[in-house]
Amino acid sequence: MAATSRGTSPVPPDVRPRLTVLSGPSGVGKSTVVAHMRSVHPEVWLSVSATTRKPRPGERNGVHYFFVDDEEFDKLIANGELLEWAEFAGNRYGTPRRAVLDRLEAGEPVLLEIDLQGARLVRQSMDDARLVFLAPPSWEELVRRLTGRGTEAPEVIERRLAAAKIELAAEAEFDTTLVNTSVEDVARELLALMLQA
Ligand SMILES: Nc1ncnc2c1ncn2[C@@H]1O[C@H](COP(=O)(O)OP(=O)(O)OP(=O)(O)O)[C@@H](O)[C@H]1O
Ligand SMILES: Nc1nc2c(ncn2[C@@H]2O[C@H](COP(=O)(O)O)[C@@H](O)[C@H]2O)c(=O)[nH]1
Repeated sequence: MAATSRGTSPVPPDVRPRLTVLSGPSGVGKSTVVAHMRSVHPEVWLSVSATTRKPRPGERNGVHYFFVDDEEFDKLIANGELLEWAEFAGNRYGTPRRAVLDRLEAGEPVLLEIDLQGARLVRQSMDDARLVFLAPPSWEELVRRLTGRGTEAPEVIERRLAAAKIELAAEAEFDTTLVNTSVEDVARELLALMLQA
């Protein structure tokens, strides 16, 4: 699998970069926050996941996800190529292992944007990972964002909202919570967390 962009590291010389996991309910704004952070700091490396989900309009293979079919996903699992994987709302998603380990070995901070199940698996296998929970300002606002995005059918929105209830109940498992009221503020706070020792 191809790597994504690299550039000048934002990491001060005395900081040991580590893995940061960003999780939170579907529609809370994880991708929006990360996209904003990377528009200001394009050098921040984000893992590109593999998924069996079909691309949404505008999503590009190798950029937003590696879009694979069930058979290819099975092979990634069987070959041990995934650091973690999970089934979420009817599709499978997984983090390619090699690219993440290469970046960490190179001393670069690494960001994963994954669901609760994946965050738990990362916690088990990488005990110095920092787990960040992105929370909505309210349940009503979460529903508004997920529905307003207009990318999912009503029954898929229902599945994602059911998962959201479970994810919100797990907030205490995370090291830090950021409330996504302002994309700019949260992106700044997330970058600061990524660069903390
Ligand atoms: N702070 C915010 N204020 C208002 N709207 C927001 C904010 N952050 C994100 N949004 C909007 O909420 C919607 C969902 O955002 P986004 O797709 O980034 O969520 P996500 O957490 O990545 O979802 P998923 O887990 O389903 O991929 C988008 O339409 C986005 O523009
Ligand atoms: N466990 C994993 N979860 C992942 C991964 N990549 C994305 N995700 C999460 O899946 C849901 C749905 O994403 P969507 O793009 O279909 O809206 C969301 O919570 C993502 O964070 C992964 O590699 N592993």
